[in-house]
Amino acid sequence: MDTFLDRILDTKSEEIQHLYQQDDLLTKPVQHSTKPSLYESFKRDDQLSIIAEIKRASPSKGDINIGIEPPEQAQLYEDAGASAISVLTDKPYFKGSIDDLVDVQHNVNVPVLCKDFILDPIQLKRAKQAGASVVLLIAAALSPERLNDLYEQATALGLEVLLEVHNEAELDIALSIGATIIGINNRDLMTFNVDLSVTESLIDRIQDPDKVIISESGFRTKDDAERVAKAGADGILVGESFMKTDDVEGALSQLRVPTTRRGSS
Ligand SMILES: O=C(O)c1ccccc1NCC(=O)[C@H](O)[C@H](O)COP(=O)(O)O
Repeated sequence: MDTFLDRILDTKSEEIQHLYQQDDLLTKPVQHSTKPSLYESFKRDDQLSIIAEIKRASPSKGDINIGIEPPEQAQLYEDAGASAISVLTDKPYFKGSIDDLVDVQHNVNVPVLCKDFILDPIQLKRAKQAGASVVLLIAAALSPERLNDLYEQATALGLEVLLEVHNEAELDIALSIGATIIGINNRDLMTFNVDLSVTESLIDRIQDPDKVIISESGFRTKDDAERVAKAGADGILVGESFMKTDDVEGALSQLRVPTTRRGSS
């Protein structure tokens, strides 16, 4: 039986065909990003770095905050201390758009992540042209060969890659590719179940202290943040709880807990 992720990926394949019909995507030169490196800024931080997400809606929750103005929300995030902004650019399932990313990256100075289901190099080019400095690659959505190929093409375009995993097999692939920024998604993309223990159990397999590890999904409270910081995460990615609050600064600052360097006791 098809999972929801399979449905999303089918829709993406159709979208990719349309992208190949856009002349400007194929011919326009890519822009040089002026944003700082996500890897460097997360490594320097001794508190949990936060990627704050623009997320209007989602497959698991339906509408979350439909009326949001992405550039204003991103500015609020940056002012509150977010170290990077994630923009969901998928339209059918998350009600986002690539124009949201264009607007956001004009308004902030921190790295901007293009959060989409990237299956093809043309999506990397579109993200770069829109002004993204980081792209998401999801191990569950790609064969290991395709993942490696897209990883290399993204890097060649000057994009940083957040390589997302959810289980040991995917993590081993990410490590064999040499990914430097690894996202551990606490949300199972097949069932939508969210469990922070996914981060706690996978992080022990990452021995290299030079990796940046980002725990994704399901963060609401200071206790949640402390749990993954204690496990050794460098950062967290937060969407829904920031999109629903009237107090972005309070919600964000309570999650900026001290990190625990991996390898120290
Ligand atoms: O959020 C979903 O329902 C979802 C469903 C299928 C694929 C991906 C999905 N979310 C993408 C994300 O990874 C989250 O937007 C991100 O980690 C933030 O999560 P949260 O703080 O729980 O909104």
